[in-house]
Amino acid sequence: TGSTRPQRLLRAVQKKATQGDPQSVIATIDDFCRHSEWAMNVGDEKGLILDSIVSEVNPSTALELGTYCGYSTVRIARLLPPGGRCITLEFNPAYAAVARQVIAWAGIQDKVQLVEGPSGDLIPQMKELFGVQTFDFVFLDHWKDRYLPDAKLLEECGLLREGTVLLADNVICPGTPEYLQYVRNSPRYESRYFKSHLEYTKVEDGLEKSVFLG
Ligand SMILES: O=C(NCCCOCn1ccc2cnccc21)c1cc(-c2ccc(F)cc2)cc(O)c1O
Ligand SMILES: [Mg+2]
Repeated sequence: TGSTRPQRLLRAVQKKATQGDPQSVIATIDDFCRHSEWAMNVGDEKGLILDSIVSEVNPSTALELGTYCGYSTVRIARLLPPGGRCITLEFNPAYAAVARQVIAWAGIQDKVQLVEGPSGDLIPQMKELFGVQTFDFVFLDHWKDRYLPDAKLLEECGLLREGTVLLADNVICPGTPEYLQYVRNSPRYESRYFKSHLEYTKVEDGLEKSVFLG
């Protein structure tokens, strides 16, 4: 019964990162994934694009679909304005357990609500469970075939407002063709592609930023 990759990533954070310092947690994970074991964090290159868009939106309420080890949760939450919060959904309890400890090590747990379960069940409960009216920012980074149904579900549940920004990871690799086709052709979105690379590799990937027009 050895350790898992997320557990080894957490061990590296607790050994090398400064407690309460989100930037050192981010740097430690990037170093671990680049030099020890690849892992499916959004990474440093796409992370800078994520940072710039989160800073531009300056969200009071952010939603992340796909926590994994909490790397992008920390990137988002460290940039939130005072009183801002990030709700992050994770399907895999083992990933969620690691993410809670990574988020706590970074010292930004007060800005984050990590919820375990499938997005299809949890999104319709956002208003009643968390008192959410609408989201200012949504980061899609979960099952790639759930991006489109969940974007539509967010619309149907009235969780998007005029100007809400959806940012989708992995639109090239592994790829989300149906989602891309939808946001790029729907009159209800203004969409733009940010070319980059799959985390810690030279393989092409990118982020799609889509503004909901109401
Ligand atoms: O698969 C990926 N992410 C998703 C994880 C499961 O998410 C499941 N999940 C998380 C909340 C949640 C809520 N409801 C349902 C499912 C829900 C993912 C994969 C790769 C990748 C690229 C190339 C490869 F050769 C191998 C892997 C890269 C990425 O950046 C990714 O994000
Ligand atoms: Mg991803």
